[in-house]
Amino acid sequence: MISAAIVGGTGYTGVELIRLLSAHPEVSIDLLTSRSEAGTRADEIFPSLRGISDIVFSDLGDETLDALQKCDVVFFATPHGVAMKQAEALTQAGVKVVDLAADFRLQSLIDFETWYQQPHSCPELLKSAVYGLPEINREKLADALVVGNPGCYPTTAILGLKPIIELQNKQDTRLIEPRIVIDAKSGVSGAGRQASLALNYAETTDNFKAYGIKGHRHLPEIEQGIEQLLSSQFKHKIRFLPHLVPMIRGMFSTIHLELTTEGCAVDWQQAFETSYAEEAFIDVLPAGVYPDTRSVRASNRLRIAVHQDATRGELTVMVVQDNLVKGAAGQAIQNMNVMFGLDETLGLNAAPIVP
Ligand SMILES: NC(=O)C1=CN([C@@H]2O[C@H](COP(=O)(O)OP(=O)(O)OC[C@H]3O[C@@H](n4cnc5c(N)ncnc54)[C@H](OP(=O)(O)O)[C@@H]3O)[C@@H](O)[C@H]2O)C=CC1
Ligand SMILES: CC(=O)N[C@@H](CCC(=O)OP(=O)(O)O)C(=O)O
Repeated sequence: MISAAIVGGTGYTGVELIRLLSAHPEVSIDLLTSRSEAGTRADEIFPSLRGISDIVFSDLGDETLDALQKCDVVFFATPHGVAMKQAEALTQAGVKVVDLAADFRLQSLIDFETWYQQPHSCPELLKSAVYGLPEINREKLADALVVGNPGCYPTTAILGLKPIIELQNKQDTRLIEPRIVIDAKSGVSGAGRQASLALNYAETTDNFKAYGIKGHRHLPEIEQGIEQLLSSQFKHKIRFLPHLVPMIRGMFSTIHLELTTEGCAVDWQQAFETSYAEEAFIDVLPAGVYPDTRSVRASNRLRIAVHQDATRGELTVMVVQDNLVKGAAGQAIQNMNVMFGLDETLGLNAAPIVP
């Protein structure tokens, strides 16, 4: 069995990790940390775990690191800036690290320090960290010691654009005009479990708003995904605009693209189906079928629809995922499966929940 620890088990991605890892046949959760709930059983805070897990939250203070070093893998389900303080000592002890926050996502230190407003405490380790998107980085993940699990919006944006950027590279021709508009919507759980005025019930229910209008920290991550991860030969100008919608889980990203003359000649439905034919978690919907967030709720699946209007030269890509699963905890486990040479789908095969 793989011995796993979760740092930050009282948050939404933390409890999602407990739920999913408890059903994983090759993993035992041996350590679960929380500073605020140390000594409490997890199923007292989350009755959903009754009969599933009897683990107790620990805050071992100065001894936490020693305890984490005894595990095979540590998941950090904590705010940005926590994992990077312990990752070096963990990897030196041979422990693998999957950070659900952004400490190991951006390769550019300037981008990290600008968008996350803190210095990076282990820039050397950052250089060897792998961006945790298995559908693109599977080979590198197999040898990774530290994985930066992607942000939820970038997962939808990068996977929604992958077939286009790859085909463009292959044909060595611009198939889309440089401007890409990503209009994305997230459920409120995307903002975490911490109480705040902006996230209280009366503010978020029966309401719908844009935010991050002047710039959001996921923009450089999406740009990095297109330029470095997908090695785009062509430059693009990305406009990314997130919205908060009155639902708990779920994310819907609509990507608006303008096709060049060469791009109009491509059968994009076919191109997407071919690109993702072998991917267990990516479902390209049949032509004329459009996704909804309910179709992926509580599952690690990401569903994509493609709408091509040759007369207008438009291509619209619609991507849905559960922000807490494929957008966070599920993807983290998918990464762990690859890092440990397991079947990538292990523990992640549950069907979505309807309604
Ligand atoms: N929610 C989502 O959809 C997604 C979230 N993420 C990222 O995953 C990470 C976790 O998110 P989420 O679960 O929503 O966050 P929450 O705010 O819900 O939970 C944060 C957790 O971290 C712990 N924590 C807070 N500060 C520290 C600290 N300084 N040291 C150790 N533990 C700490 C908290 O527990 P305690 O205070 O008890 O110690 C809590 O368990 C974040 O970085 C987030 O950006 C990524 C993708 C999607
Ligand atoms: C609805 C909502 O507030 N969402 C979060 C994104 C959550 C996430 O994936 O991002 P990080 O891990 O980069 O924080 C936000 O926009 O800040």
